[in-house]
Amino acid sequence: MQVTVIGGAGTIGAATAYTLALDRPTLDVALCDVERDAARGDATDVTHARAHVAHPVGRSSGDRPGAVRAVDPGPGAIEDADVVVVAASGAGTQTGGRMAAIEANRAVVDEVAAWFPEHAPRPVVTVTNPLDRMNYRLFRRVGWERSRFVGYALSETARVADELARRHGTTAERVSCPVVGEHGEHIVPLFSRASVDGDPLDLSAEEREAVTEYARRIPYDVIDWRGARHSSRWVTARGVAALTGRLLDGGLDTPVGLSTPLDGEYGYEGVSLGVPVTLDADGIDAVHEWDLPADERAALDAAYEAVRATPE
Ligand SMILES: NC(=O)c1ccc[n+]([C@@H]2O[C@H](COP(=O)([O-])OP(=O)(O)OC[C@H]3O[C@@H](n4cnc5c(N)ncnc54)[C@H](O)[C@@H]3O)[C@@H](O)[C@H]2O)c1
Ligand SMILES: O=C(O)C[C@H](O)C(=O)O
Repeated sequence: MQVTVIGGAGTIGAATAYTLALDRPTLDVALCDVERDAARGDATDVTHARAHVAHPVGRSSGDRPGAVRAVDPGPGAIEDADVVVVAASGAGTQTGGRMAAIEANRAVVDEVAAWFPEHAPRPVVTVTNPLDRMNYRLFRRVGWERSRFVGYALSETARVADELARRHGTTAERVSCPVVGEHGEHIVPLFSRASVDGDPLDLSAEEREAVTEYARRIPYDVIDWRGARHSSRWVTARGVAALTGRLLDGGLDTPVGLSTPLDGEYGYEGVSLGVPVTLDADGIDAVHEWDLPADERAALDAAYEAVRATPE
């Protein structure tokens, strides 16, 4: 199987390729980037990372390793891909928020969309910001059924879980709190469904707001601390690689918050927005219309209105 990462020499693209290559030793990984030498450099470096199986210190699966290679931008980059990850960005990391990248990334998405073959749909994981708009734009430009377009928004679920775990003296894997809405200012953690080990978490309004504000702010703190050239590569690469792996393995039956083009679900249409979805090998299997309490429904409506104002 092959995954093509468009923007493969970028912060997110290269870290995603590295994570996928080590997670799945037999997977072919193609790095496509307009910075062709940089893609070649990363592909070679990741190939060498896999070659640690050659000595006793490294782990060996015994399986025949897949290839990690750079591929030129254009239709050939994705013709053999089972899943395509789109992490290309013309604007680089933005300190001015995700919407600041919209103009530059519209042009990137339009260029990339032209490479997708009309009659050979496959799952696409969009990462490029502003995420909901770029996932919707890609869907509209490519023309495949909407269920193929899976907008990656799970870093916020991880951040909310980490912060809840810290506050409640536990670990993130024991916490569950789905996050939907916009990948941006209008994120909507569904605290009404928050739990630890399956037991409901009772959170005050102040704590809910503090955790939401943490998830809004922390990616930009990370960028400030590390330097504007480096976005949230580790949380994003881990999440994108895990999501891509689920698609390669045939899907996921438990709903998670991902952005997908909507056509009437929750009463919304004409946008891609984070909603609870399950996955199959083709992309989005189903959008789950949960009965939300009034405050969470109002927050989701506000996210919809914000995205609808500039849908792509
Ligand atoms: N959805 C999320 O959770 C999430 C998280 C982090 C970053 N992001 C977004 O992901 C995108 C990538 O972030 P980054 O930090 O890796 O940026 P980056 O600038 O490091 O990398 C972008 C890469 O895309 C390449 N590129 C530009 N145009 C291209 C084209 N037409 N074809 C192929 N490659 C092209 C660039 O050469 C560069 O290597 C940004 O839009 C960023 O905001 C999203
Ligand atoms: O790259 C950014 O602007 C932040 C990114 O969307 C993130 O959630 O880490």
